[in-house]
This record gives sequence, C-alpha cells and structure tokens, in this order.
Amino acid sequence: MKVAKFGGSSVANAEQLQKVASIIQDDKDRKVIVVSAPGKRFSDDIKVTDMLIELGEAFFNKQPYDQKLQAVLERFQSITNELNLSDQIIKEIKDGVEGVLHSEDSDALKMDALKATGEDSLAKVLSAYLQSLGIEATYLNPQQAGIFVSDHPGGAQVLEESYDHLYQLRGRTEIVVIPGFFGYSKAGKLITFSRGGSDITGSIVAAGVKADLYENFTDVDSVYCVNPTIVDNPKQITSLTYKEMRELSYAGFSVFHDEALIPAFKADIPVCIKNTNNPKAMGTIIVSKKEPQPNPVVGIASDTGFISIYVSKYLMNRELGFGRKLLTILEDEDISFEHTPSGIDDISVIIRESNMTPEKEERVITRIKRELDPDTVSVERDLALIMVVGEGMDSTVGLADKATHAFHQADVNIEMMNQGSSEVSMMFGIKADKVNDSVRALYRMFFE
Ligand SMILES: Nc1ncnc2c1ncn2[C@@H]1O[C@H](COP(=O)(O)OP(=O)(O)O)[C@@H](O)[C@H]1O
Ligand SMILES: N[C@@H](CC(=O)OP(=O)(O)O)C(=O)O
Repeated sequence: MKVAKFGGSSVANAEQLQKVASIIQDDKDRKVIVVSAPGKRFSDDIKVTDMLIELGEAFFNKQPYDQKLQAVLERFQSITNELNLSDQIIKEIKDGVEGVLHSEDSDALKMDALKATGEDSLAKVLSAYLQSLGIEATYLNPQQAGIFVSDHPGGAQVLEESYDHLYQLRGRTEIVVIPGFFGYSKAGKLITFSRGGSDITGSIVAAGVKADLYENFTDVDSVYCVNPTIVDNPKQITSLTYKEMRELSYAGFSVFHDEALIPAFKADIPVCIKNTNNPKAMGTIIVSKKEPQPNPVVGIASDTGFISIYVSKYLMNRELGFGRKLLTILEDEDISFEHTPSGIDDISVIIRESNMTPEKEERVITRIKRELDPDTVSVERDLALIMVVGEGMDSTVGLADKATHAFHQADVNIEMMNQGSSEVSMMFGIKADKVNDSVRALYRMFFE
C-alpha cells in the first residue's frame, strides 16, 4: 500500500487535478491520497491558504471580506466547472466560512478552521472527480480518520493514538482521499499544523497505515543539491537519508516540511519526492541508510530571517547556571532557540525573527541586563544560516577548509560557524544579503 500526497502546485487547477487522477490510476497500490489546498498556478498567483488567511484578517479587523470570500469561491468554481462537477461544494464552502466566522470559538481556532477550508474542500472535489471517472473513492475527514493532535492552533503535534486509528484504513477497499494540514484536538476542535503541513499529514498517515512507500508529489523532478531558484539546473539528488533531509529541510529545502520526516522515520517508511508534471522521473528517495557516495556533501541549504542575541561576561565559563538562566528568560517569553554557539566568555543565541516581537525583545534584553549582569549584550539582525550537509562528512578531512575558501571567494564574512558532534552538517551564519552569492560559491566548490 502506498500513501500519495499531492502538494499545492499539484492541485492548483483542473488541469493539475487531471494529472493527479491519472497518477492515482497508474498504480493500484496508491490507496490513500492526501491533498493540499490549491497552490500557485503561476509565480505571482496567491495560494488559497493565503487567500483564506487574508479573509480571516479582514474579518478580525472588522473590514469587508466579501470580495476575498468571492475570490476563494471563484478558484474552486473554475475547478468544478472545468471538471464538470456539481457546484454543491461552492455552497458548502460559503456556508462553512460564514459558520466559522460567526462561531463562538476563539480567533485562533477560527483562523485554523478557515485555513483548513482549502484542503478540506479540495479533498471533496478530488474524490468527486475520481468518482466521476468511475473510480471508487471517498473523502475522509481527519476526525473520522482519527488524526488527533495537540491543542496548539497553527502548530499542532500529532498524538500517538492517531497511528492506531489510521491503521484501520488498511481494511478499506476503495481509494480514500484525506485533506492534509489539520487534525482535531481531543476536545473536537480543528487544529492546523504549521504552514506547509500537508507533508506532515501524509507522513502521519503513511506511518499509521504502515505503508510500503510515502510518495510526495510536487513540481520538481527531484530534490536538488541546492535550491533551484538560487542555482540554475543544479545536480539532482537520487537518494538521501532521513537525517540529511531533516537537516536540509530545516535549513531551507522547502520542498519537504522538516517536521514531516519524523513519523515516516520512526516507522521506517521510505519517502519518495516525485513530480506530478513528470511522474516518470525517478524522483528522490529518502531512506534510513544509503550506500556511501563519492561526494561526502549531498546538499547545501540556506534560510534567512534569523537574529542573534550576543552576551559576553568575563569568567562566564565559571558561572554556574549562566546558560540555563539565559535560556529560561527566552522560555518565559515562549521563544524557542535554534543554536547557541559559545566561547569561554561569550554566548550567542540564534532565534528565528518570526518568534520575536519588539515588546518581547525589550523585555528579554532588560531581564538579561538585570539578572545576568553581563559586560555586553547586543542584538544582531538580518542573519542567514547556511548548512552544508552529508552523512559522509564525518570521515572526510578538509571540508571546513573548502567551505571557508568558498566564502572567501565570494567575499563574504562568516559571522558564526558551528559543527554538530554528529558531523552530518556544518553551519555558517552570515549577513542575509550575501546568502545567494555564498550558496553559489559553495555549490561551485562542492559540486562542480
Ligand atoms: N533543494 C531543493 N530541491 C527541490 N526543490 C526545492 C529545493 N529547495 C527549494 N525548493 C522549492 O520547493 C518547491 C516545491 O515545494 P512546494 O512549493 O512546497 O511544493 P508543493 O506545492 O508541492 O507543496 C520547488 O518548486 C522549489 O522551488
Ligand atoms: N496549504 C497549506 C499546507 C500545505 O502543505 O501547502 P503546500 O502543499 O502548498 O506546501 C499551506 O499553504 O501552508
């Protein structure tokens, strides 16, 4: 049995859905299908999820939202028209959105329910389309499938019991279409995963049904060793380990959500990234172990939007509990940290800028000054992280030398370097405006 997830680009319009249907028909093992909401049809287009978020924001700000709702309905209407399906779903979306907006739920729950409308409606459209082609298919809501999650709107975590519920799907004879991106709390509230979270649903479902393969259909032939929007025609990666993919997706390989690997990894289910627009291409397979490769580096990922809080204090290394106290201040503000590179008398805490507000920052800095009595505390902004990743790196001499040489060639100052003890990756912190030049220089160094 295979679980196939189709991302936003694969379900963006009727033509894409026709490709999806023929992919499903091509392999009788594709029994469980997970879908995203319609994504971009062209580069300046707006994803349905973003349209729904805008609609919610307009409502919360007491602004008119009718046109925004109309635009969502039109996206679905054009799909149902072209696929000759009933437009009953259009009425359901309209009533559903109004029902959510005027419910008694908190704004956070309303927003999650709105966001999920894209996936939920598309799953209904796809199952109706498959039925119209004479294929036995049913839509299955995540609550009926038993996908239970923690009560964190916009950041759900799956509850263990979901896997046993999902195992029951193995008894189904027809094709089951499940909307991605959300589950239900034990209190019965709809809660979404973080953005891009349909990949997570696919992985949870694959682990639950103990699938032989989790296929993740997107709009590229494979995972490339660098982001193809930064380097033209980069080399394709045929196989990756879970560990490598986890590091690469954490650091910016947006083709696969970094949280999505965990369920598949724990259940040891191979993941294959494939192209809906070219399903014959081999794709990239992600497994627990792979043959040693001639090149110890498999990929170079980059991400922007980081800040660093730098704290220095003479004899910091002797002060018991200094690091704990510093991190507690962040924890009290509900801020998670990414990395903590340190020296004997100083420490930096790297944070995603999206986790920080000006108010939080002011409180954090005030408390650091008051409670830790540092010599210096400063905040550095507009940082990017670059990760050079590969399982073979631990046994290869001279890779850090090659990497720093590439930064030198690109005339980029390295603000921070970090190599984890696992040696699966090297991480560099640089100014964000230099990130693409750096990635290109590293690509030339390691792959050309
Ligand atoms: N290293 C990489 N390899 C392949 N694609 C990448 C990589 N890094 C970033 N991407 C981007 O990821 C995109 C696919 O992810 P996404 O837009 O989330 O797809 P979907 O709509 O299928 O969910 C590609 O179009 C590509 O621009
Ligand atoms: N539609 C949701 C979830 C998702 O996974 O989308 P996509 O497959 O387009 O990355 C989002 O945009 O966040």
